[in-house]
Amino acid sequence: MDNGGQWKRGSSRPRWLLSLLCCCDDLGRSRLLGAPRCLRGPGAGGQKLLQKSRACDPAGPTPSAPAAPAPRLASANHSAPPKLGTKRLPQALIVGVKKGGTRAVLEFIRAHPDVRALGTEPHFFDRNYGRGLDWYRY
Ligand SMILES: Nc1ncnc2c1ncn2[C@@H]1O[C@H](COP(=O)(O)OS(=O)(=O)O)[C@@H](OP(=O)(O)O)[C@H]1O
Repeated sequence: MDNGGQWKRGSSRPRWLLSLLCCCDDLGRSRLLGAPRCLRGPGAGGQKLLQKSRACDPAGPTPSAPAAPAPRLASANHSAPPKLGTKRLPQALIVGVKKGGTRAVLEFIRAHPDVRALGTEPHFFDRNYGRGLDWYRY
């Protein structure tokens, strides 16, 4: 199931990209883009894309003065963080045309610690709808 925090279902390259992620606050809007910050990190996915992002603060956080933790995002239908192993439907979708840059959007948002996202598009609505919502939950 888990591959460094990414879920993979199949390996085919889709014509339409549909990626899933959790990123909404109580108002149904993302707070991920509010405060600019350096997105580079050793474990971050989309390293190539992130390298094109804005330059990091050269000084950066020091071990004696760690950066403030990212704000916890409260979800609209859950008052507490999900238990490990809990499967639920996605709270947000990224929909876009092929070569529209949706992968870049996903990789930037995925860098947030409160976001859990699929590694590949599940194609639920166009190919796997018949599998039902239990299959769609992740
Ligand atoms: N910000 C920005 N500006 C310009 N171009 C950008 C940007 N972000 C992504 N890209 C380019 O978009 C291409 C990937 O788009 P997708 O993620 O939709 O690709 S895919 O359809 O899922 O394969 C891919 O282009 P190619 O390298 O030509 O494939 C990316 O380089």
